[in-house]
Amino acid sequence: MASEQDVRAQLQRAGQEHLLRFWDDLAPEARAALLAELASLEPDALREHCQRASAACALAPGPLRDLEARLQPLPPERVGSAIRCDQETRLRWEEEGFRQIALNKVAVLLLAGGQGTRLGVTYPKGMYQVGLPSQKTLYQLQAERIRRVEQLAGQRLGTHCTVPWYIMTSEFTLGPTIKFFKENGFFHLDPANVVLFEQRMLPAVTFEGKAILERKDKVAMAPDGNGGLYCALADHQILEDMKRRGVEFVHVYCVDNILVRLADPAFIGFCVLRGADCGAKVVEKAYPEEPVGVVCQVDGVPQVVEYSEISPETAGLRGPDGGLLYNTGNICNHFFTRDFLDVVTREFEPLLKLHVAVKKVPHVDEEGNLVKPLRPNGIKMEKFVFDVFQFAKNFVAFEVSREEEFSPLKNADTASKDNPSTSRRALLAQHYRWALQAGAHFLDAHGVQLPQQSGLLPNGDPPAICEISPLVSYSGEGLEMYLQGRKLQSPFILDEDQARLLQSQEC
Ligand SMILES: CC(=O)N[C@H]1[C@@H](OP(=O)(O)OP(=O)(O)OC[C@H]2O[C@@H](n3ccc(=O)[nH]c3=O)[C@H](O)[C@@H]2O)O[C@H](CO)[C@@H](O)[C@@H]1O
Repeated sequence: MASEQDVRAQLQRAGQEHLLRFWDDLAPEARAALLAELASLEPDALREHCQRASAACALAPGPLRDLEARLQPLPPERVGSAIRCDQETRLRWEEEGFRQIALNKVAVLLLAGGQGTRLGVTYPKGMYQVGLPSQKTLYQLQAERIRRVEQLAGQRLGTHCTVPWYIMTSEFTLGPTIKFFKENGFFHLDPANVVLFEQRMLPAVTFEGKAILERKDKVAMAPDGNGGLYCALADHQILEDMKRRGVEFVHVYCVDNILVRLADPAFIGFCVLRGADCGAKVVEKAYPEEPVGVVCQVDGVPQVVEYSEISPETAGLRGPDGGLLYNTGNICNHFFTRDFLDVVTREFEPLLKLHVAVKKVPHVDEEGNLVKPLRPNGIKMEKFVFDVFQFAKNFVAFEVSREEEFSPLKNADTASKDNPSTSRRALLAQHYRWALQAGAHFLDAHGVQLPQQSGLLPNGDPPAICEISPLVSYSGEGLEMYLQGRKLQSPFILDEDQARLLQSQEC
């Protein structure tokens, strides 16, 4: 292990000697831990990182300058739509997607290294449960959708297939995520097909370019953004693992969308049939300030302009039809070929932009007391997963229905939007719609049949509570055999046992 003298000399060169200022107060184990941490932060890289962070932060924050003149909506030929296409086209995409899944060529990759600060929980967001009747967590819903899509693909093509689940975690989320999966028996997935790996961390830096001490013996570190994916893929030989399994197409998605369709056959099929190397699912933006990135072109090249980097004026521009000009909202669901990921990790990763996030970073003061700042005091640098779109040879976007596919859990219930209640309602409203479409009727608490209408109550709740297990239906398919003509008492949970029971009963 490096000696204190060596590390001190290195830190001096990097202008970061203050990181050892509590050395004399530390016990031997704490000293060893700090030395190990500091030695892993190479001095030249640390100096460069700190200088880069404070320089980037000194530039005016917020909307990127000159952006408006360089921005254009995506050309229509790059966009497919699951909403505006005919039935035959949609079926063709789905068929192709199922075919690739059945051939074991599709994997899903979850970005789960974020800290969930806005939601206000100390554990990984995937472990959150939004209060569904079944009490399922986001991770469980996702695991069950994987099992169901494997089953559907297998049935169609008469194979037994696997959709491996890659999960990118960070120092904050790896331990609790593994523990949670083990405690839950990997939700009946084969653990060999669930691959967890860890993204890198970067030091948080003051506005003056000094790395921050979170404790006397620990540097404040933060995950390097969801674009840390590309380094992490290389660090852990994940693409080699995919190659061994024969995976060619990867659906990358973020953890917090309760409606996410893992390995969505329509999306996969659309991208594959278009010969795309890179794709993004989008929904129509709900309102100009909605915190979603905009998938568009900058200087003629496909990119996402993040909500924090677009001016309110540009976000509010209207097109000839009166709709938002930049209306293609990024829902952090991406398609990549393994070949594209391979080129990105080998060639383009170093070119990815570092974005500045100004945050409240807990730290120790000069006396060594812990301070929880009330105002932002530090800079975290992050890469964004979508910043590789510019390197794609054939980028496509795929528009889907917000109601069916997007309800993100970002905030605590104290916020009015994108919170646990809105997520729960979105899922229950969807399942209520599916049940009605399958021919079910709902009874109220007194056994009186509710009017046959799918409108939601003023608070956004569906008129009856119905939760359908992903193991029974992935996207609303196959429900008639259980629900056609049934009178169901709310609340109603259609899980595998209930499905078997209904199938064995006359209606
Ligand atoms: C950079 C990015 O993709 N932004 C998108 C993200 O914004 P948003 O700002 O909501 O992004 P989040 O911070 O929620 O991160 C998105 C995903 O990346 C993961 N994560 C984040 C940081 C990190 O270091 N490691 C990591 O794995 C999170 O766990 C999460 O699954 O979702 C929105 C839709 O909901 C999109 O409109 C935004 O364009």
